[in-house]
Amino acid sequence: MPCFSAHEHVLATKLVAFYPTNYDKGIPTHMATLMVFDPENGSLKAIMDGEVITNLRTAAASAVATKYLANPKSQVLAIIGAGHQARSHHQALSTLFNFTEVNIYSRTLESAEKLSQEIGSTAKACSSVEEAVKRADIIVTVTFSKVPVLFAKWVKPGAHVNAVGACRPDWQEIDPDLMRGSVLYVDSREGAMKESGDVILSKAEVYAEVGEVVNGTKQAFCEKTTVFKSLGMAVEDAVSANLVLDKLRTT
Ligand SMILES: NC(=O)C1=CN([C@@H]2O[C@H](COP(=O)(O)OP(=O)(O)OC[C@H]3O[C@@H](n4cnc5c(N)ncnc54)[C@H](OP(=O)(O)O)[C@@H]3O)[C@@H](O)[C@H]2O)C=CC1
Ligand SMILES: O=C([O-])C1=[NH+]CCC1
Repeated sequence: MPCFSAHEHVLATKLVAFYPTNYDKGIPTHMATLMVFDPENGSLKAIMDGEVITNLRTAAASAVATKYLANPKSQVLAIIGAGHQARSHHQALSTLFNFTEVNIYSRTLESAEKLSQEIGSTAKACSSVEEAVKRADIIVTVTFSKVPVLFAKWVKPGAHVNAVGACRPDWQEIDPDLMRGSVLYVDSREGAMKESGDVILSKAEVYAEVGEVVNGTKQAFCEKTTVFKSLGMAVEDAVSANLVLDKLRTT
């Protein structure tokens, strides 16, 4: 994932690959390395762990979407999936909302219980997606499922969904009825139309990129049911890498 941003004065690229079988070996399913170059002369400035940055910047992008698109009084969070992104999303969203309830569902109850214990007394491991999401104001789907796991009939009207998994054109995490019945936001329209099975297969109409909401050219319909379909963008990695280098310089 290469990126040059003249505005941020950064040139970087991330090599990222998905190894689903790593899961059973207890090592990350996403292997990523970030390389940062001097934009003036192309010389290598740094090689960084891309996994930590991927976890944090993906959750940060969802947090920005959630800040604009969720009910500001949201109290109940549901997380579907209990891996790396589940943890970083809980961390990022907790900086914006005081959750009184965090409901977690995962493929195995064991993973959901482990995350629930890490979070503490507000968290609960659930035995179905329906149980986890039915009271939720904000829902995060962070699984590697290839078929829908979250269905419209379980989602409270007005809830906000961050749909983070299913990053291939033939994979889905979200029920097509929910995709079509919500106001749909994406990180990149171009990326969503090429890479998101949730968007392509449901034929749901993209209303806006989150950036268009942030810059005020498109509306944030936070009283309606909203879906933010995230695929990840190279600029998120490049800007994050720059933040890491800035921090290094000043410490
Ligand atoms: N949009 C973006 O920018 C990015 C998206 N991603 C995507 O986010 C997703 C999560 O990534 P990450 O957290 O690193 O992955 P992990 O491998 O760390 O965790 C995945 C979790 O999903 C759970 N899971 C798998 N299938 C199901 C299912 N059918 N129902 C419920 N839970 C399920 C697993 O369950 P269990 O532990 O119970 O077995 C596991 O806890 C992936 O699809 C990944 O490609 C990743 C990086 C960036
Ligand atoms: O942006 C990213 O790094 C990824 N998106 C989907 C899997 C990894």
